[in-house]
Amino acid sequence: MAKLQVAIDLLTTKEALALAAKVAPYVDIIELGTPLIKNMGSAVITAMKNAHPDKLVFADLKTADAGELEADVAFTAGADLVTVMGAAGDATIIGAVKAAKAHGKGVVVDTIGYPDRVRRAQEVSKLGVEFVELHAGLDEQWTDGYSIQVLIDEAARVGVPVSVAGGVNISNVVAVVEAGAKVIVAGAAIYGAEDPAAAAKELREAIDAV
Ligand SMILES: O=C([C@H](O)CO)[C@H](O)[C@H](O)COP(=O)(O)O
Repeated sequence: MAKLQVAIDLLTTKEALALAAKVAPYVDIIELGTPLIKNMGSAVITAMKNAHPDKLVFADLKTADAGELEADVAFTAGADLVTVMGAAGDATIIGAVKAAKAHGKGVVVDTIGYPDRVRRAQEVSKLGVEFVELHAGLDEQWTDGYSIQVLIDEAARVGVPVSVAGGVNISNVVAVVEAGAKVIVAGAAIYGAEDPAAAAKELREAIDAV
């Protein structure tokens, strides 16, 4: 069954903990967004893991260099999963995987901005990563003509374990699951909703019904 990951793109630990408390019953993975980690530092990772020891805490570091060092910082703080950029060199990904193995944790490669996400996903999946994120970031989503259909099509043909992130919501989540994504990432559809718990519950139920 596909997992649901809430992406928390809020800016303070207080807001992030408040949101996580509302949606935790419906999600498997709690993602601390890159802007949140940049604003609050690794302390937000520790605070979230302490509050939700039963959830996977995903630190969206988007590491581009010093893979082992950055991953080690996040794992030591309590992260279960960290991201490394697909655009980074293989050595950076391999370094992060080394840190993950030392901590018994995992690495996710984020393909944001990469011209051929499918090819890079297939390449890096041989490096010991947990899964690859087929990702259209917020800026790409706000570009004229963007459609999540491109990620859905990629997920259907990639042939390696992937998550999909880039505007997942209740109207497209079933298509994302049916395309074969193992992890469904939803940010604005949850934290931007009037009732985040209800939005997360609705996504969870839609995923489980596929
Ligand atoms: O990773 C993300 C982005 O780079 C900002 O940190 C988002 O969390 C990811 O795109 C999911 O968010 P939504 O697209 O709003 O669902």
